Amino acid sequence: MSAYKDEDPRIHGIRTKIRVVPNFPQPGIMFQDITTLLLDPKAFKDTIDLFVERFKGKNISVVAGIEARGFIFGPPIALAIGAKFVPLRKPRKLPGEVISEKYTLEYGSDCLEMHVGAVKPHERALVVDDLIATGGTLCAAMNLLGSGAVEREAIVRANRVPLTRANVTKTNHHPFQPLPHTKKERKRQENLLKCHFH
Ligand SMILES: O=P(O)(O)OC[C@H]1O[C@H](OP(=O)(O)OP(=O)(O)O)[C@H](O)[C@@H]1O
Ligand SMILES: Nc1ncnc2[nH]cnc12
Repeated sequence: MSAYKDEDPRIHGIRTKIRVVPNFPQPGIMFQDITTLLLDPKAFKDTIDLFVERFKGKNISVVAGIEARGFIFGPPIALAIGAKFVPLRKPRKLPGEVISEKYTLEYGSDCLEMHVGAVKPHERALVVDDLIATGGTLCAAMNLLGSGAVEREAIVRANRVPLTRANVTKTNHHPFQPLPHTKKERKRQENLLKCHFH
């Protein structure tokens, strides 16, 4: 049963397939494991379909996937909305000229890189990853796309970590469109965005 009466029924199915592993990879972390979602073809397809329905026809020409789990959800969304796929990779994986962005994580720090020229000025990009925890990775992705002088468009999320004022603030003036969403969550998010942007 869906927790919200206005919620798309597919969202409940998706939620139940994400395994939560307490204290992994270290004490205090509630790890949201999407590998269990991938084992269920219907839930996996529903996840992709929800994102495609939301972003198709929105003039998005780039889907940027964040390594590693954005590489699972990003390509099927890109193909379905008719956009190119641009991998945002961990350091020293891309062979061409790159731009880099360092960031901090819930556990540790890391860096993302993108090939110079993969995204052209004025393209609209959708950033895809499996979840937002602190928002640090998303922020780095937005900065990479921004430094390529593209419009910053959106983020999707496929987990149940709540959107908090802290991670909205951390994403610093970037429009923020997570999924799954309900009317209640959308309202809360709009209010957070109003607080932050106006
Ligand atoms: O909001 P944040 O605090 O930045 O955390 C979210 C990021 O953390 C996870 O990736 P991780 O860095 O663990 O890499 P992996 O996908 O390669 O395991 C997740 O897939 C997001 O990319
Ligand atoms: N709580 C979490 N679950 C899964 N991956 C993560 N990456 C950072 N925080 C995470």
